Amino acid sequence: MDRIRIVGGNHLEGRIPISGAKNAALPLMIASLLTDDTLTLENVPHLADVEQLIRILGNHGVDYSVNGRRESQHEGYSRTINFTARNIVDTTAPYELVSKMRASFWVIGPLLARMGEAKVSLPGGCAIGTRPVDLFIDGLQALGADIDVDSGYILSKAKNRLRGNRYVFPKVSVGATHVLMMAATLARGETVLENAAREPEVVNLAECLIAMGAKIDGAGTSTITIEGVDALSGARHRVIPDRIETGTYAMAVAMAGGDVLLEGARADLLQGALDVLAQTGTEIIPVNSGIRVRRNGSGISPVDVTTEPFPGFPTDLQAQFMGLMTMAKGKSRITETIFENRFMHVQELARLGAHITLAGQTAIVEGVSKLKGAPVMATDLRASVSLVIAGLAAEGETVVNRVYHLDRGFERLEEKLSGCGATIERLSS
Ligand SMILES: CC(=O)N[C@H]1[C@@H](OP(=O)(O)OP(=O)(O)OC[C@H]2O[C@@H](n3ccc(=O)[nH]c3=O)[C@H](O)[C@@H]2O)O[C@H](CO)[C@@H](O)[C@@H]1O
Ligand SMILES: C=C(OP(=O)(O)O)C(=O)O
Repeated sequence: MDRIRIVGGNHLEGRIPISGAKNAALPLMIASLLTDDTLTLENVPHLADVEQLIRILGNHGVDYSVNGRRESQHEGYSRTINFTARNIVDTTAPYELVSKMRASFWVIGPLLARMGEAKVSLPGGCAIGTRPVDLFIDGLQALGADIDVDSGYILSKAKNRLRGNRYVFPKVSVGATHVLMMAATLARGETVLENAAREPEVVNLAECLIAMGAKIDGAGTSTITIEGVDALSGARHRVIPDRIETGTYAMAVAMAGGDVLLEGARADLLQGALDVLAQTGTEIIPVNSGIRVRRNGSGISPVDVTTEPFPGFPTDLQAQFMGLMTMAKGKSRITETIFENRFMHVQELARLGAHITLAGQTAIVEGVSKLKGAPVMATDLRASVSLVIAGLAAEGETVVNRVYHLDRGFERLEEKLSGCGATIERLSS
């Protein structure tokens, strides 16, 4: 299994190109199931999760070609991919495929809306909490679906097409908002989703669906209105830059020190997190080509954060921010409100010399003046990258095991960081 070896202590100087967002690309790819025309997506990142979803969509009969050619091992930065679901050959998404990632469960919405049935295994994804699917079931039932749960599968049927309805999410859910919005585009009549997720990835999906002929208002606010149509067509649409990758590299610069241009990054996608970073003493300078991040000399000020749905501080940056706070000049409190088990990085950061105590859903971080490299291992994607960031600032060698987590969500991580002066390499074994 591959590992990442880092020798810490170098400042980061240069440019890092920001890739297309994993969490936007995945629902956009799934939207291709809603039409028999071709959906062309630009700026799709080359990631393990994208490759896995290509396999899942292929099982339903979706054909794809990369930049005009059909190939699965294209070694490039973010790509343009055509997806064509001319014939849906199978409405079952099996356990072997769906158990590997959360987003694959979302095929349930388009399959049910277009084919009137779907049998989808309960999903997998990062082990950061129980991650139930009750909101998907409630919401699809509100649109008239019959749903049974049997042997680990959700069996759903909509005999005479889904029917528009009002649905109030009891809790904000990104995935359930994606699914109900996609399903409602082909339902009969109007659907109103209240307390919907406002994340930029929801807006990116809505814009794509609108380009495909859907009638959607209000995406990006907590009330989304969808007027169902009889059919959707193909479209060409661009995946937004990855705000979590942007925030991660910004925190790496804040921690290691230096001056880096995050090329293609959009500050409006993560203003809450950038404001917090500025409070730590990091300079954040939006420029035409992206965001410049700089920290020279001055120490890191401690800042308390609480994770929240957008536009609050994202849970997907919590682990990285904790990494940064381990070297702050003083004490900070980091409270996780989205997932009940998203502190798996705490014990690994401790191996590098961090002082962190847990009190329920809050981590109290006592900053130390230096970290020391060590072998570490994480059990999820963002936790893994928090260890990479900490390793860049630590003295000596850090080896991060279980790199497959990083490959799910960070395109060419080692290349991007070594291009800015970091000593980082992949060890294949
Ligand atoms: C592929 C993708 O885009 N993943 C992101 C997505 O995950 P995902 O869409 O899975 O996260 P949700 O927004 O649905 O989860 C938010 C909270 O709602 C709960 N919940 C969700 C659905 C449900 O039916 N019942 C229920 O209780 C979850 O357990 C969690 O506590 O949004 C999360 C929150 O920003 C991010 O951390 C993930 O990176
Ligand atoms: C939690 C994440 O992914 P997933 O929802 O696919 O597990 C993530 O992207 O940080």
